[in-house]
Amino acid sequence: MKHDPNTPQGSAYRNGTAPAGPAEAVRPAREPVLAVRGLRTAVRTASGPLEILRGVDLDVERGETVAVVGESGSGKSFTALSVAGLLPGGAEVTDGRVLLEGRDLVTLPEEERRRIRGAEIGMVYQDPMTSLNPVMRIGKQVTEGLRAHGWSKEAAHERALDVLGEVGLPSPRALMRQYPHQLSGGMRQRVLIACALAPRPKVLIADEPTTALDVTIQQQILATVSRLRDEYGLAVVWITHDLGVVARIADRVAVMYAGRVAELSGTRRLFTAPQHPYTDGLLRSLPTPAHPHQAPLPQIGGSPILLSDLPRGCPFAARCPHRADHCTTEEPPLLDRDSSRAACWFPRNEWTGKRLEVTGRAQDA
Ligand SMILES: Nc1ncnc2c1ncn2[C@@H]1O[C@H](COP(=O)(O)OP(=O)(O)OP(=O)(O)O)[C@@H](O)[C@H]1O
Repeated sequence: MKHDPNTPQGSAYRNGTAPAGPAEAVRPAREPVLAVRGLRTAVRTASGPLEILRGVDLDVERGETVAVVGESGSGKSFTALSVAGLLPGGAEVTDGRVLLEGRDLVTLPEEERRRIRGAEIGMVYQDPMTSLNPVMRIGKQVTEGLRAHGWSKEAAHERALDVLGEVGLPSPRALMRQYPHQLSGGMRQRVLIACALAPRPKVLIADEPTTALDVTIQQQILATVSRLRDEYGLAVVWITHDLGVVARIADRVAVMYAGRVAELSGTRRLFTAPQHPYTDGLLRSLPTPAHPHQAPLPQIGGSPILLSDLPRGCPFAARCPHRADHCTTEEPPLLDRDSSRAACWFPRNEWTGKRLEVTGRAQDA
């Protein structure tokens, strides 16, 4: 959609209001490894197709981690599954592009798409027990995917030994002969990461992979993935509810709301100067070191949105403390906003400006 200079967003640009946070590039300077453009995915329901993703935009560069956050049902997993080509039955990509080093996976012939996705996009899920086959030895589970992609038995075996070591598992040779139930939860999760990384993919997509693990194990796994990202130049998409995890591993963050990216920003900037009121609400609902037991923590008002009953205009408007009439008539696109992108007609500088008028002092800037 073309940007209208008469919208409130346009006036912010004209006023030349400066960003409050550190300058971070909103987009990778180089060509992204993975570029998702206007991705739309719908599911079949009894009352017709229902759009779950309504135009997702996302880039990930080589050696970069982009965290995807947002409330339950915002479309984080559907984004991952659409990119990886692993959507459940009844769901399909209806529009947009998934560009892997410039090749559009949405329009490639099915066979080619499957080959590229299996070898070049690795995926790790939350629950290692349901993702691993309980009656198959670890070695077979790691080599299976490689064999399916044409690796010889010997080469797959060697690679499995290497990758189990790379993800920090001790005694890979002995481990290859073990079954999942013989391993701890953290080890099983590392095995899954090894399976995903075995074919040396360019992109790793991790959907809440450490949520079920205790904090120490979680931190070890985050450190391992960050090390592998740096060593191999992996492009990592990390889906999580946990803003602590985001702060620890992400270079940039995509905040999703109602099937779209509401804000895309460098991690430091997101935490210091969130542009979208939804992001601001998420951050305000976190305890801070200064007030760890602050009670009650501010909550985002209203109820999460129902995709089957989307209102006109911005989907966050009904819950937004800064909404104006314009917000309930037209949905804002994801617009470049200083060094972030935000789908908001009244991003940060607008509402901090408004508060200045009312209170006479800057509360947030
Ligand atoms: N078959 C279906 N019919 C109707 N709605 C569906 C169907 N499958 C998924 N959805 C809806 O799609 C939305 C997006 O789901 P998704 O799993 O991507 O969310 P999420 O952001 O990953 O949430 P969570 O953090 O809880 O995993 C949810 O609101 C879900 O209810």
